Amino acid sequence: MVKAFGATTAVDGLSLTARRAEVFALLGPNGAGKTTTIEMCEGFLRPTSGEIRVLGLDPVARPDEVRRRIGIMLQGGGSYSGIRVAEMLRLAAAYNDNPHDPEWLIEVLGLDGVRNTTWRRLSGGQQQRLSLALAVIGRPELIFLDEPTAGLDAQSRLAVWELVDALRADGVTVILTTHLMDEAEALADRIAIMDKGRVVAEGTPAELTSGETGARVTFETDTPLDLESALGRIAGSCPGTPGIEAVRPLRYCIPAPATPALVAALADAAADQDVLVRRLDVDHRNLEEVFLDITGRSLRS
Ligand SMILES: Nc1ncnc2c1ncn2[C@@H]1O[C@H](COP(=O)(O)OP(=O)(O)OP(=O)(O)O)[C@@H](O)[C@H]1O
Repeated sequence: MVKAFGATTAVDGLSLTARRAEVFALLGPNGAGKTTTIEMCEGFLRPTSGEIRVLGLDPVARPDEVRRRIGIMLQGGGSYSGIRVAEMLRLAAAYNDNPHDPEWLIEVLGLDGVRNTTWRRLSGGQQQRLSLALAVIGRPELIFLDEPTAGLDAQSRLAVWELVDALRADGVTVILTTHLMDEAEALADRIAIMDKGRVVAEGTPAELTSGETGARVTFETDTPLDLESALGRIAGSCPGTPGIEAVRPLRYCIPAPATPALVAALADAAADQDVLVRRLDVDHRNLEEVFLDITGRSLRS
């Protein structure tokens, strides 16, 4: 599908399929076209060209039928301003034939302390969690979450992750957008990495991060490593080690297959310099590196 706003092409020939009962993440930097994509799927925006089917239905032609079966998390909305949290959830439950228990959602989303607080007095993060609860309460078959954890503190973020896991276990299809690669990696069964309105890579987290660029050892240290002397030390016990690359400050990569001897030599070389190896990954790129490899730019920019 394509979506143009005047001279800006927000979505530029995107093609995606999310399967039933999977958590599908659209990952991309700001302006990649994630929100526009989701809003077209929800029937709020009409594609300039292309075709969308949600649960087999065209969301622009049949918005009411589609919206009855999906959950939408409205940014900063979805509630009445004077109503209390528990009341709002009970009200929303009453509109549905087979709702989730409001008390369960209050508990998983950490809203117990504000159950009697009105919407307008909630913090931004609490409003966001209530919006999520409202999106979920009617047991939709499919739920769209646009940046569900943006602006949340670490604890609330974990609560949202747990809820997404519970939905998946329940057989709900979840489509979420994020620009947080750890979120996509932790939550998603499949990820589409978007840039400039297109999908630049798609697959399971394992497929995307194992990559075809071959074996490598990536590690992080607490202080900078002197690469030349470290390589000399490592090559002493592992001849043929091709080199050590600085990926970014305090993060390095040896583009060679991991062996027990290489890992031991690396730890020794760091210890010689009184440098602590904080993290070490074998044959595993994170999604940031995948994005950087494909686009030459950082996901965070
Ligand atoms: N209504 C609009 N009118 C004009 N341009 C728009 C409109 N909505 C989005 N755009 C543009 O389309 C592009 C994609 O925006 P979109 O919000 O879909 O990206 P995103 O990936 O969701 O980004 P973010 O992570 O910042 O939310 C951006 O360049 C944006 O400025």
